[in-house]
Amino acid sequence: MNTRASPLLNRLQTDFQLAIISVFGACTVAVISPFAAYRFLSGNFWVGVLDTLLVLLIGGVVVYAWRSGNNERAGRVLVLVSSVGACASSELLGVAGLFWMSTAIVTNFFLTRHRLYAATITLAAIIFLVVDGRAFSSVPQMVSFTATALLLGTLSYIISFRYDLQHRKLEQLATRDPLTGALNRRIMTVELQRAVDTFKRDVNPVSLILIDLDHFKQINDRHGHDAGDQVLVRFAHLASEHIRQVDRFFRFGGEEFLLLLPNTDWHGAEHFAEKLRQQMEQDLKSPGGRVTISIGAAVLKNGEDWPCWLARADAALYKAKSLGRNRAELDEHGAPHSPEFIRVTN
Ligand SMILES: Nc1nc2c(ncn2[C@@H]2O[C@H](COP(=O)(O)OP(=O)(O)OP(=O)(O)O)[C@@H](O)[C@H]2O)c(=O)[nH]1
Repeated sequence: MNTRASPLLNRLQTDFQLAIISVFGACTVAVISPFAAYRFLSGNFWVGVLDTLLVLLIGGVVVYAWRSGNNERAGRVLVLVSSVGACASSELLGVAGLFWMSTAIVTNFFLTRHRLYAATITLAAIIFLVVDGRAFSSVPQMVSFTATALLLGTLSYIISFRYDLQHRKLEQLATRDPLTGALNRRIMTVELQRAVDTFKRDVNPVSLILIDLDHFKQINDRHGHDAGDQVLVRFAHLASEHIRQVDRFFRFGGEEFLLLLPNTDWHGAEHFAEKLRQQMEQDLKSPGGRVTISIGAAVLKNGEDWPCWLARADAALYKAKSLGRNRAELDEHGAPHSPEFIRVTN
């Protein structure tokens, strides 16, 4: 297996917007580049310059999306670039340039999730061409263009809206645990890998918190499986209320859950784990009384892969269980007395 290619393919398969941006970039660069060469060779200097600029800009934005992960910003810039590019080529080439506008109208609604933004830019481009009028050789031609462009824009809007709706539903089904609504284990492995990759780039601390409900089997045995399910649902609800928007909450399996906390160091993880433990002790109940949780936490180390990171959180959880449950244990790495911490603070 090609180990260098698989992370790229993995990202393309799991990141829908990045895939659209990449396909758009690859296709437009492949199609416009020969045109740029042809324009220069046939003496059409300014159109050649415009095509070259478009190729460079589109290529640059695709690279930016891959490097930064900010697909939405990249998508919006591409909407702007392709709309302005289509207007400019219509001005320079007349009717022949107008054909590029159709491509821009359709792709605008798929490159960004903000359909209102796409609609505004598209409409502004159409209005500009009509008011300016230089691209058209007759009034009937201008009227036909306006009608077909508005029709194409409206249809693209509706199709992208329906597509987005279906995509969200499928994403929900594929990534969520149906009982608790927490993210499932399949997406967990993808996000842990992504967290490790991000850490290699920006080195902001990132923590894992592994949570296990104590004596959960007894709840099932004494009060039935449905009562056990209700406790899991309540736990997930309480935990979700206490996490930040950037945190990710997964059902690891059975009565075990995992929290991925970006920008969280050892102190942050310790504080959060203890707060969560206390809150569950106070608010989580089964028909038989209070339900407590045990927690194991670990901060990601330099050069570590996610299975090792998870194994350290698991070992800390095991320690919390063996020390009597209803407690939070943190792995040593990043702790105030650990060698790394002393090195950083000295
Ligand atoms: N109701 C319900 N029970 C589940 C679900 N998934 C796993 N379980 C049960 O969770 C129980 C887990 O039991 P154990 O692994 O022995 O753990 P425990 O009783 O919590 O004991 P400690 O973890 O050592 O405190 C098992 O009885 C599983 O059948 C679920 O979705 N719903």
